[in-house]
Amino acid sequence: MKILFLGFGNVARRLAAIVTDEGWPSRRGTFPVEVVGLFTASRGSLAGAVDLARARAELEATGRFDARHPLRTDMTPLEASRNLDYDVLVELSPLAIEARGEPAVSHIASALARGRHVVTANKGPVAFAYRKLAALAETQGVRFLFESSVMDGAPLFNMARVALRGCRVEAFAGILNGTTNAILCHMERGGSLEEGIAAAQAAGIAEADPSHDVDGWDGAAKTAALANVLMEADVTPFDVERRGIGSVSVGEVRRALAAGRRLKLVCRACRREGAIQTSVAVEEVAADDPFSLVDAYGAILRIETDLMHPLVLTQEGPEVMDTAYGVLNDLMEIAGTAERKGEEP
Ligand SMILES: NC(=O)C1=CN([C@@H]2O[C@H](COP(=O)(O)OP(=O)(O)OC[C@H]3O[C@@H](n4cnc5c(N)ncnc54)[C@H](OP(=O)(O)O)[C@@H]3O)[C@@H](O)[C@H]2O)C=CC1
Ligand SMILES: N[C@@H](CC=O)C(=O)O
Repeated sequence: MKILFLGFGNVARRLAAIVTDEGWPSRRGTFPVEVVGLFTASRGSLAGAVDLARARAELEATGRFDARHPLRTDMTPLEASRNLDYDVLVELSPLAIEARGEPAVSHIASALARGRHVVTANKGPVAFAYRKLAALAETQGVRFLFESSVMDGAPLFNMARVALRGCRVEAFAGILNGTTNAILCHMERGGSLEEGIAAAQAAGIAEADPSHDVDGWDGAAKTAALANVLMEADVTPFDVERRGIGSVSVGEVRRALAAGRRLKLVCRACRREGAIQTSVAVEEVAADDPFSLVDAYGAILRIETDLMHPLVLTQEGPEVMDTAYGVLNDLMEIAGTAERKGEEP
């Protein structure tokens, strides 16, 4: 499988660590990986037959690709998506709110328009342009997969696609932003918002711009992405009613805790009178509510459908590895589909 990476940060480098590990070829469902390009915004980019393990080591050691690296290129990511020879675009650039998911949306669209598969963990394109990108993928007969964009690789979209066929999702509620959940837990212990942000940055979980976590934009993007994919909505993060945790004080968090309750940032969507209403807001959760058990970077999603009783998917303490695995699972899905059709990926 020839892969073009757009973005080589926390998630991409963890994925690189998995597929270059000596145990990789013996794992079930594996496939040979060839990397034809690695693009970053400010640390240099490579095009050609990239040695993934060496590229990762170089970036981790020096923070950039050496200007004399033989594969260094001045090509832009858009030019790469249009011109390089690859099977799958792995798009792992940061969430862009003000730019409405761009430039990732254009990079993905250009790959799909060329008949190339796309895998992303970036929720921006799903939140801002799901209908357009899914339609393009369908027309071109390729896959647009994004399992890691919500709940860090937990099999959420896979579950909905495979195991909820024919059900209509009527509503969902979830704790979907790990950074704010960990910050609220830290504040329960008397810590500050700033310390919580620093810890999430050190763990590689915070967004490149952590105000996107704190102000609820990441939650709004995940809410829009889920509503678009699971409920056939056509909303963007700007349509989601949103209140982040920026104005929540340690006193408020601790008062709730003393009363046996916890403050949580909850993402919601529901069908009401033909429309889909979406919100992200801080809620007080009772001690016997499963949402109250979600600690640190954990997540939970409760889905209501018309044919099944509510389902609850929980995830304990995901790390960047979980997100990298979700991307890998999408790649395996593409490799498996190609194998079943007797084609190269
Ligand atoms: N980290 C996590 O736990 C999770 C992350 N995600 C999502 O996955 C994506 C990647 O996350 P993560 O790896 O942590 O992010 P990082 O911020 O660590 O890395 C982002 C990478 O994208 C590069 N980049 C920025 N702009 C562009 C561009 N226009 N074209 C090509 N590359 C670009 C950056 O380059 P440079 O370093 O030069 O700026 C960097 O290499 C994000 O969308 C995030 O929301 C989803 C679930 C969990
Ligand atoms: N910043 C996000 C990372 C995953 O999407 C979070 O904190 O959940």
